[in-house]
Amino acid sequence: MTHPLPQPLDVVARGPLTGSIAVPGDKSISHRALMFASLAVGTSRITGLLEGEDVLATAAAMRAMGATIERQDDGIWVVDGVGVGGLLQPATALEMGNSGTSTRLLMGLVSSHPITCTFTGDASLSGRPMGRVIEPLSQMGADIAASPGGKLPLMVRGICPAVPITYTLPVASAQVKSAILLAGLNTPGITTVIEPVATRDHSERMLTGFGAQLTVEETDQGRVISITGEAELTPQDIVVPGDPSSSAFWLVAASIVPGSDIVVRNVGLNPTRIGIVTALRMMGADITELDPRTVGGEPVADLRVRHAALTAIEVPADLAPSMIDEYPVLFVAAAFASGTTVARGAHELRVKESDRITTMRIALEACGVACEEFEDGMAITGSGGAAIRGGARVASKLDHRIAMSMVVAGLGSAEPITIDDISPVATSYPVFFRSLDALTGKGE
Ligand SMILES: O=C(O)C1=C[C@@H](OP(=O)(O)O)[C@@H](O)[C@H](O)C1
Ligand SMILES: C=C(OP(=O)(O)O)C(=O)O
Repeated sequence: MTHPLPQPLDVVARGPLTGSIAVPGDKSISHRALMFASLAVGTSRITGLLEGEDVLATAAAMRAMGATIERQDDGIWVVDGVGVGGLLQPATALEMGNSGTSTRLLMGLVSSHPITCTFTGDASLSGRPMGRVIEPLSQMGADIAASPGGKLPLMVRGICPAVPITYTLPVASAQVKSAILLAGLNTPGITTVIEPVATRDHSERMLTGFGAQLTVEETDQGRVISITGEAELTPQDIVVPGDPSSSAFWLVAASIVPGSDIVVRNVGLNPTRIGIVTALRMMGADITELDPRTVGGEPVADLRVRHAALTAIEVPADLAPSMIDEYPVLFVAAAFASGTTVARGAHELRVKESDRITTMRIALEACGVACEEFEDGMAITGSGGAAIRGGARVASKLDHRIAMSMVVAGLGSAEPITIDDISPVATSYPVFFRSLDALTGKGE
């Protein structure tokens, strides 16, 4: 999971994207499937699990805390859980790699168990704020010793019984919401999270599927989510739908490269995740949904995407929570649109795997795209559909979404773009380059 040497890559235009690929399992759902199955009593089976490094970090941590997790030859993951309250003291530190979701959700889980865990991560993760989960979990009684600034490495000393709380989220974050709900699983009484702005709801959907007593109420204050503690989870057979965040790279690539016409199969279309489809359609993207269906309790469809002339928009700030990981690739779409796209209200981008506003501004400017950085977003003046200049070396900053977004930019550049390190792509999309080859006629 550590990458001793950076892997640079030169990306050149490859012509139109054609054909069809299936997008791999959703990262958010994959993390949760492993965690909840590890807390059920009995055997769960997970089909379509994302086998990216972030999810494998979750699997390793759940094993270290007592769950039995195995991958069968047919690709199905089989999990024997320890039961809520049954997590064991791990023998060594939990190595979280690059994964914020693993770290924050597991900090929640550990907080209400009588165990002590040390969390470590790579240079990117060690720079990300954990105060947002330390605050509520400390209110529940966990004793958390963090590095300066509320960062990793940190140690969580859980408490049993923990104290149920009612907590209003100060930032729109599904990770903070989920950390509190997971702590609430083994806490007597009712733990309540109020989210003024709705964020991805996979925890709520899946905990309910595993048999937890969870209620969601829409109120004037926002969504009020309550979980009854000392829960018993029942093992499940889970099918993980494809990741809309991974599909976004193809939606943009096919939209900007003339002559493209592709089908991206198996795209999860949970309403809390599809801001990018809405934003691209506002820009004039040609995206049609084929064969809408339900997979694992989530709406799924295949998406046909054809090249289209994109027009700049003001990205509605209220789309931010439903497309928070897609801004880097949206900035690339904007670089090919006619006019100046303005995105604001996305301050959270500054605390992801990299500062995604500054990193993308520097990368796009190096490729000849005019950008203006704001505290909470960016303005990008596009090429009006023509190739951008490219011809630059850009830094991915240990950030998979930056690396993949700049690959997409390279597909529409006049001169090659060199990405200094594409190894982070393996955290969320290990078969990304295979799919790129398939869509550009190089065979899968
Ligand atoms: O709950 C999750 O699975 C995630 C929530 C989001 O983070 P925040 O909760 O920090 O917004 C998102 O950026 C991340 O990729 C996955
Ligand atoms: C922000 C992301 O993930 P995480 O917070 O889990 O590192 C992401 O995948 O874009």
